[in-house]
Amino acid sequence: MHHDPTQRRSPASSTDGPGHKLSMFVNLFGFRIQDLSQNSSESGCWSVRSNESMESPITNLQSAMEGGAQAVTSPLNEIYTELYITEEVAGELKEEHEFRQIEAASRRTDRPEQTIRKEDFFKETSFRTVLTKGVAGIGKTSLMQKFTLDWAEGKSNQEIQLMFPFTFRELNMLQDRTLSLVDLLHHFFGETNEAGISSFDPFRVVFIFDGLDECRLPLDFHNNPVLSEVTQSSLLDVLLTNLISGKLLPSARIWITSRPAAASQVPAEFVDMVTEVRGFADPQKEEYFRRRIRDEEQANRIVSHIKISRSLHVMCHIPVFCWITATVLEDVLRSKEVGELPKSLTEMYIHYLVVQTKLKKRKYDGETLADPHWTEENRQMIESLGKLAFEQLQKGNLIFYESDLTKCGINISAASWYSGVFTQMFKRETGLHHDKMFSFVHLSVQEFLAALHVHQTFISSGVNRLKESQTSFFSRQFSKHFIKPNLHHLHKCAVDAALQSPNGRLDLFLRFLLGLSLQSNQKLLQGLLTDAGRSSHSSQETVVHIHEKIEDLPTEKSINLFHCLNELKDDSLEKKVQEVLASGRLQKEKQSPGLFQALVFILLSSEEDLAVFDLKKFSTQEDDLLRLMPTKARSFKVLSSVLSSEFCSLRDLDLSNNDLQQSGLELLWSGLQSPNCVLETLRSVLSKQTLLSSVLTSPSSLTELDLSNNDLLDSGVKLLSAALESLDCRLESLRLSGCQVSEEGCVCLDDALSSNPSHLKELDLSYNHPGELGTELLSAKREDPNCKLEALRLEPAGVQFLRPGLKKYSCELSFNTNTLNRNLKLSEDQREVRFVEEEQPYPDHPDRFQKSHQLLCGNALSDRCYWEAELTGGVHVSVSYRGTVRGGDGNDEWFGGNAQSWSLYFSGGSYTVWHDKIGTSIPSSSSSSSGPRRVAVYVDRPAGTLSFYRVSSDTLTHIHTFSTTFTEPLSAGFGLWTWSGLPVASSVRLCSL
Ligand SMILES: Nc1ncnc2c1ncn2[C@@H]1O[C@H](COP(=O)(O)OP(=O)(O)OP(=O)(O)O)[C@@H](O)[C@H]1O
Repeated sequence: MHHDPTQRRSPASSTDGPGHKLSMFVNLFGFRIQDLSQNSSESGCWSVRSNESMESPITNLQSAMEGGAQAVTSPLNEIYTELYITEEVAGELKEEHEFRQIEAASRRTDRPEQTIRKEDFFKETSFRTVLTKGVAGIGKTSLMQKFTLDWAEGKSNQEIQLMFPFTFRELNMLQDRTLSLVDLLHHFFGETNEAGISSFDPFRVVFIFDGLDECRLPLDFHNNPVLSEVTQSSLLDVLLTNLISGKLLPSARIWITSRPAAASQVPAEFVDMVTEVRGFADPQKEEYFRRRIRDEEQANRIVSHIKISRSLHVMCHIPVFCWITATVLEDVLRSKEVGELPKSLTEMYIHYLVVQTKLKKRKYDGETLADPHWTEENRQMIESLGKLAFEQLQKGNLIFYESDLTKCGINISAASWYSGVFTQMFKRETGLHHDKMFSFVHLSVQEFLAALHVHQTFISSGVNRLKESQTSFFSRQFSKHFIKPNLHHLHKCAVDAALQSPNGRLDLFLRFLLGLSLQSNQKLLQGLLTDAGRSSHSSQETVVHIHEKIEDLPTEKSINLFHCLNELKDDSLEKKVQEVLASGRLQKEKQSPGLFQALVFILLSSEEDLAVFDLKKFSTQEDDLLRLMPTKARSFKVLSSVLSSEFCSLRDLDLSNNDLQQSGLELLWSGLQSPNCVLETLRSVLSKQTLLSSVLTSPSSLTELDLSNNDLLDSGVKLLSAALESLDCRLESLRLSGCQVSEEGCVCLDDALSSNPSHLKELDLSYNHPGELGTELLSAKREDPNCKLEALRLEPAGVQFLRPGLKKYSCELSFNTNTLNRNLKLSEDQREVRFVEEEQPYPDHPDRFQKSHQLLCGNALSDRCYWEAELTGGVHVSVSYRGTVRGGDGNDEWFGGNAQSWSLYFSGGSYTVWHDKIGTSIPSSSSSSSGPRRVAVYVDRPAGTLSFYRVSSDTLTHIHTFSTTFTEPLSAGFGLWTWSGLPVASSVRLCSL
């Protein structure tokens, strides 16, 4: 937002705190100018413009025009909230829509993101030109002002001696003028003239050019003639291109700000550093509201409201949107009958419009708040502004000059009047030559009014402004008089147009347009939106159209459609995702890309619903994850983006059954290292500990790490211990259960705890072999009052746990002959059981399975148990409570057919998992064959997991994991089936490990 240099401060701000600061400024200013006139290059000094018609911009700097509106000013130092700024490699300037960029930016994580403080923009002395990009209203101008103010107040960058802030908006006015750099500076910064400065080389100078997107000069870097003398006159365009490219005054530093789409106007070769203002991160959003809203109770209410409303929370990255939200919510909370607070974007903007109209009535019409807001005059004003907004939006114009307005049928005096009364929506500014420039206070306000115009035109006349050229006069008249226009046609057309727009220019417009069709929203605009009854509309058709579109789109593009569904208050897709997440049966839904899009969206924007994402439940390997993410990006890239997204509040991630490959790990770690990552707990399988130790020693939010069942060995523990020693490591809980740690590893951990005793509270080393020394050392640490360690698990322990993989949990199973069904027969060595047609003469026993061809194993399973078996034919491999259902008609007795058992059924190469009569088939990548198949079972009773694997040449391929709570002792069991189609008799052989 670029401010009017002629703006006068409001009386309030010159009498209170800021007024005092002003006089300090003037004194300081006088003193420094004196220094400057003595040509002391030693002293810090600045130059500011003192054109007669203008107040010192430093004065302006002290008061921030909130929302870019002239009527509302606040002391900049009080209101300014730190912005999140990133630094990127120069040359990465892209053309993309602004709002889409802010969302996409948060998902860009190929390399760790570098943040930069505003104070450090000019620290790197070899960088001459810095380009700062950022979407509309993200805070570029505020940043530039705060930077200048901090410098002027002596707080930072004191090595800079002269700072010349310009806006392209005002430079536009001089585009036909021929002048030298000295003329330009004397013109804008009269003090330099008074001080007689006509050479700038001796000084450390920074030129700031704010708002490149508003530049109407051609900036023809490649064809403009070379200009190297500061006193040489030329057209302003030539002067600027030479100054920026370093041919003129090469010693000067240049800072340019721009919206992203316009940033490429400066060729990459002339830019040394690109920074991007990304707006407020989550803590700053809250800070902003607390700074702005003094009443603590009101601030609390607003902050918690924002946190639970997804769209609002996401949009509050943009400071100007925070300002709109604060304005609206303060007003709503102030009114006597506080109903529901606005939750969607459309609701917020409707309220904003209403607040502004009420303000106008109070100020100009002297009417009370209880009066109806929509007089004929107001209606007409909004109508003309809407028309202007839409027509200029179509052309991509955000700033309008007199001629632009005339073309849209608004005469200049009306426009000036509008900007005078709707001061916080429509702005008029005067350049040096008294040329008038207009803009909406924010692009989103323009988009909202444009949507209002398109909606209203369609309702009242049946004209679809998005398709105007195709609508004949006859059909217009016809629809006007005879047909009730169906809003769905307009919406369909808008959805398609928004999707076709290459830079997402119509994204927000579409959100507003759809939102305006809701009855509840129209009610808020009663009196402005006339004749709503003429439309026939059910948003259902639009919802269906959007669902269809989501199915075919990449994530980037579908995100806006999810926001649209939010505006339409349709949560069907989201509910479905939540259901699937709750059931843990994502596999079944593999066919619908839309569902996965929704999942990604929810991950990205979830505030409360999804603090724990148990990926373990859903997928087995990277391949499955790839299917999960329809963007074709590698799945962990997406996961990494999710973790580093400012929108993601994921705190607990369980990847323990995912076979992370090296690349997946690297991406995941880069996500973990992002400053946005709030992940606290990670359970993971990993093979590359070095990466992990770098995560632990760099500041990250991780406080709990569960690496259980990784073959870390003592060497891995050594690396981890080195990381733990670092005081930057804030880990409180470390689980290394079953990691093949022996005495040596324990000694390293003991050393780490001696160096950094104040963080780790919980250490789980069960299922390892600490030996006597390890046990002694670590137990002593728990007793040590200087060490924070409270919980230490060393049991079970033993040398058998040093076996690699899950085999360390091997248990020797034996068949329980009392349970053996009479159609089953054991081999002589009692290690194999097979189905036989002929009933065997086993004695009666209450534990014997009568109907089902099943048997249980004798021993109760210990807490962690692993076994392997070779299966032939059709076999259920099961884990069940020992008192599992027996007898009856046999319908519930089979393993997986009741709530007390869980099983994997294998037959001819395919698998189905069963529990309580619900079966889920698991596609198998290997070809079907009638030969024996070796499977492994691992059960962790306390953790409530039961996993099945396929074993081939000693490698395990995960098939499925049940996650549940086991409440009783467990037994292994097998069920052997037979039917005519089965080529071989079913059998099971217990494997020795
Ligand atoms: N750091 C900040 N702290 C507090 N408020 C801010 C901050 N940055 C921006 N704002 C608010 O947002 C409004 C818009 O910000 P600003 O004018 O700096 O954005 P901009 O990026 O220059 O936008 P544009 O590209 O539209 O010119 C400000 O008027 C102010 O109300």
